[in-house]
Order: sequence, then C-alpha cells, then structure tokens
Amino acid sequence: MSTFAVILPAAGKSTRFGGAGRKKPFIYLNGRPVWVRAVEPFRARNDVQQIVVVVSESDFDWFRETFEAQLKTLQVSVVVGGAERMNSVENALKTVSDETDFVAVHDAARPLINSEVIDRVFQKAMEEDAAIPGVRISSTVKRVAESSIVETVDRSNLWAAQTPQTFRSSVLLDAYQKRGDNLATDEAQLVERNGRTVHVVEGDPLNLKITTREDLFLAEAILKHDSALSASSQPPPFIDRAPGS
Ligand SMILES: Nc1ccn([C@@H]2O[C@H](COP(=O)(O)OP(=O)(O)OP(=O)(O)O)[C@@H](O)[C@H]2O)c(=O)n1
Ligand SMILES: C[C@](O)(CO)[C@H](O)COP(=O)(O)O
Repeated sequence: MSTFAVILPAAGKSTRFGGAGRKKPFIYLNGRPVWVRAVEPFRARNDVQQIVVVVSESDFDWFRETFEAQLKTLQVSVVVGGAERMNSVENALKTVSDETDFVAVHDAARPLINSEVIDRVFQKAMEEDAAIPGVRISSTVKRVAESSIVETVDRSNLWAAQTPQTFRSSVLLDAYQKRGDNLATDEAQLVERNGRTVHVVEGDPLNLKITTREDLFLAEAILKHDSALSASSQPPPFIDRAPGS
C-alpha cells in the first residue's frame, strides 16, 4: 500500500477574515475547530501515515496547549510556519518521513473536504505523480482594472484549484528545492514550473476555503443542511423525486 503524509498549513494571518478574534483554522465550526474538521477525513485513512499541522510561531505554544487532547487523539504533529504559505509548507516538508511515498497539502481552512474527493486525488496521484482537485468556473470571468472590465476571459477551460494537492514525495521535494525565491499560491504551480504535468480531478463545490466571514456562514449552513438531511429519511422537497416515488 502506498503511504501518504498530509500537511495542513494553518499559519496564515487570516487578514481577509478580519476581526481581532481567533484565526479561522482555530474557530469552532458547528462544535469542532475548523482545523480538526480538515484533519479528520485524513486520519480515518489507513494509507495516511503522518499528519502535520503548521501554525505561526506566535500561535505555536497556545495551539499545542489549547488543543493538546485533539492533537493526541488525531496523532498530529505541529510545526512552525513561515511568512508565506510556501515557507510554511516547506517547514513541514522537512519533517516528513523519507519512507513516505506521497505528500498531500490540504488547507486547514478547508474543513468540508470529503473522503470521495480525497480518494479521487490520491488515486490520480498514485497513477500520475501529481494531482489536485478542482471545480469548473461557472460564472463569466472578467478581467477588471480600475473598476472597469478590460476583458471577458474564456471560461471554458478555467477551473478553481482546491486541495488536497497531492504529489509523489520526490516530485514535490524537487519542486521546492528548485523554487528559489519564487512564491506561488499553491504547490501545483511550483510543480508545473518545474516541468511536471499536474492532473486535475473533480473536486467539490462544497470544499470551500474559509477565507472571509461569509465563507464561515456558508460552511455552517452546509453542515446544518447535511445534519438535517441525515436526520430525515426523506430527501428535501427541492430534490426532484423519480416519478411515482
Ligand atoms: N504564511 C502562511 C499563509 C497561509 N497559510 C495557510 O494556508 C491556508 C490558505 O491560506 P489563506 O486562506 O490565504 O489563509 P491566510 O493567509 O490566513 O488568509 P489571508 O490571506 O486573508 O491572511 C490557510 O489555512 C492558512 O492558514 C500558512 O500556513 N502560512
Ligand atoms: C491552495 C489554494 O487553496 C488553491 O486554491 C489557494 O491557492 C490558497 O490560497 P491562499 O491565498 O493561500 O488562501
């Protein structure tokens, strides 16, 4: 069986989330911390051998003390992050066992990841060495400058990248070793720049990244809807029923 290490970057400043309160990975979402929800689907897998959460230096002691029980139960190690997401992932990569076949990087701010998406990405990565989940862009895309449209972008081949972004360990390590000072907003970009093909599999529109407070409200609504669905044996009225059902 191939083995996977999962890195969950949670060392950002949550600037776009705003407010003086907790940073978004540490906020409770319907009773459980966002980062815990992001970790759980990976911890449930037999092929995941190592899970590393990355937090900022200023959060490190507080995080380990506050979430001591969850860290022990979930068997998660904690690493100090860096100024940029790339630095945070790089720090975690240094702690990944040499025996690990694949590394997956999943935003700790994506708490609604499900096992079906993970299965698809992990399977594709095992077949092709590099894979990410994505969802097709469904709105018309405009390039805007000074509040005016300068271009309508052809959206037919545009996808929004998600996580977990998953790579054969050597492929990701090589991309990071050769990145120099180049920054990127996701690991796929580093691997692409290093001349490797990165494959895209169907993600999930509900695998949202909690960036703003509105995203948190959306995530809460999704979880409330799911729990209502699972509590009721009947599909919701808006789902078409087969004739005569
Ligand atoms: N230096 C950084 C920056 C980001 N992240 C993590 O990468 C994920 C995706 O980043 P983003 O959603 O942009 O989080 P923030 O950087 O905190 O958001 P903002 O840009 O609004 O400050 C988050 O889980 C964030 O904690 C990280 O580990 N280290
Ligand atoms: C990795 C990512 O979630 C893919 O869409 C995204 O690039 C993270 O961006 P952020 O600005 O670090 O949230």
